[in-house]
Amino acid sequence: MGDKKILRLNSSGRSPWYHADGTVTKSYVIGVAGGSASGKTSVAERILKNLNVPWVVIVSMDSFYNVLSPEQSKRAHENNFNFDHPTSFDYEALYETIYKLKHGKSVNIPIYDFSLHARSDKTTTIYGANVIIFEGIYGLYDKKIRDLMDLKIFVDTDADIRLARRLQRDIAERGRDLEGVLQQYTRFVKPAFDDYIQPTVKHADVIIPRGLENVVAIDLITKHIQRELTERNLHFRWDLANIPIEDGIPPDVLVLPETNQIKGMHTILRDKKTARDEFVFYAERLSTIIVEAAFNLLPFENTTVTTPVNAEYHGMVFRQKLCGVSILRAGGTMETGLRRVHSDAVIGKLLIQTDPSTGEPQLHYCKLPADVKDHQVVLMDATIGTGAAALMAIRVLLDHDVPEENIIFTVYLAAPVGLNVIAKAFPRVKIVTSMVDPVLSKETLYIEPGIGNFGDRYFGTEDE
Ligand SMILES: Nc1ncnc2c1ncn2[C@@H]1O[C@H](COP(=O)(O)OP(=O)(O)O)[C@@H](O)[C@H]1O
Ligand SMILES: O=c1ccn([C@@H]2O[C@H](COP(=O)(O)O)[C@@H](O)[C@H]2O)c(=O)[nH]1
Repeated sequence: MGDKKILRLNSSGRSPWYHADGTVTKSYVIGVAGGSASGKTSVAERILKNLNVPWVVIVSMDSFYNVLSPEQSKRAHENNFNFDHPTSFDYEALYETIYKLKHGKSVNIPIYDFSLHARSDKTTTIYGANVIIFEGIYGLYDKKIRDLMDLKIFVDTDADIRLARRLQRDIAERGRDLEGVLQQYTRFVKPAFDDYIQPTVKHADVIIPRGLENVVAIDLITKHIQRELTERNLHFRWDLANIPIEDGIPPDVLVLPETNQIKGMHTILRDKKTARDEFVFYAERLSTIIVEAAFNLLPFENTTVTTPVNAEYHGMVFRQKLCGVSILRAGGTMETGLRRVHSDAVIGKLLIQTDPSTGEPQLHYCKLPADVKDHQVVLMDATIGTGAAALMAIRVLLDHDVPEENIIFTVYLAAPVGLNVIAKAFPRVKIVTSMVDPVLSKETLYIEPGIGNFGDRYFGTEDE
């Protein structure tokens, strides 16, 4: 009870938030400050609703209250602890969180429970916000945090209205009684507002008198943000044709030797007459070989074991954590191969689809293990054509702090253009493919001679 929910809107896919060279576009950060119950959260929610863009988030400063000692906690339950003094917050943690979010990183945010005066043991993970609204009574207090903001707002609501709303809210939602709220208000809330919070108004770019009721101010702010977002080109249009790239295969790409076996499997997989069960069998056989080759690039350690005849054998062992990440759907076809090679790999998923109206890849879903950064990652897809989906998938892993050199990208088939796009943006990512086809059609963006829609052929969802 009494915890503020972190609002996220991810209603549609996320367009690229990075440039073709792999570097990220910084998110737009809005700070909203004002007295308690002035309407900060309500204004923030309304701005996001009016903006109507996906992948936005509201982060509340409440999540960053300092952790209380047992003695402080006892006082808090007696309404005798000063939560309104500027020293009540952990500004370092706050700065780090907003900084990481602004730079596209994934963060874990504590959830605060006002009825317990403590962080709950749950956190919420936020990843991928194009617009971040950060709200709190001291939202504009800390200079380092202010410097991360693109727009600073102060919500200025009369003291009597704030008190009336606070009474109603704290009794209804935060487990308080009338006497307690009034005691806390006169002892701490009002003096802190007058002494510390009100003076931060001088840092605001915009002051909103009356909060949510001020439709005109909210409308002007929304339009300003929309203009800024357009200028920053957040709706990044994918245009690989403009990137100068070489035709050859980058030196660090591992292409499997063209043995009769590999060629034979490709012959079956590329033949449009191949039936589905045969397609699945050979896809899984080939994926096993590709993942085996990828495994050769992983860091193994020396080890010694004793054989059944009590002799020593000096061998090698892979001791690190391994995570397979499949780019859905087609990347899922490699999971069987991965499990055959390393049965206890954890599996993450990314759903990346092409927006038919813009031709851009869009991120729709991302599920990775919380500690993915500690894993060697085998990123799996069926093909690399333009490299657009691959670039997005690698960017997602880097945003989750996976080191670039710990990523191996595995595919059945690639076109030189895509290989070069990836190598240029992320030169330390290793790529393993079983074959390279020379042509990527400029009209259809299909690889030629190609292999068709691998996902549809594998999962049996081809059109008649
Ligand atoms: N313009 C308004 N009219 C009526 N109630 C409002 C208005 N703005 C906010 N409230 C209510 O007042 C309370 C405090 O608002 P909130 O936005 O949570 O303030 P803050 O985030 O500044 O503490 C909430 O219960 C909210 O629903
Ligand atoms: O444990 C707590 C923590 C904070 N408070 C009060 O909350 C407000 C800040 O939240 P708003 O949503 O901005 O009103 C602050 O004035 C503290 O007094 C609390 O009572 N208990």
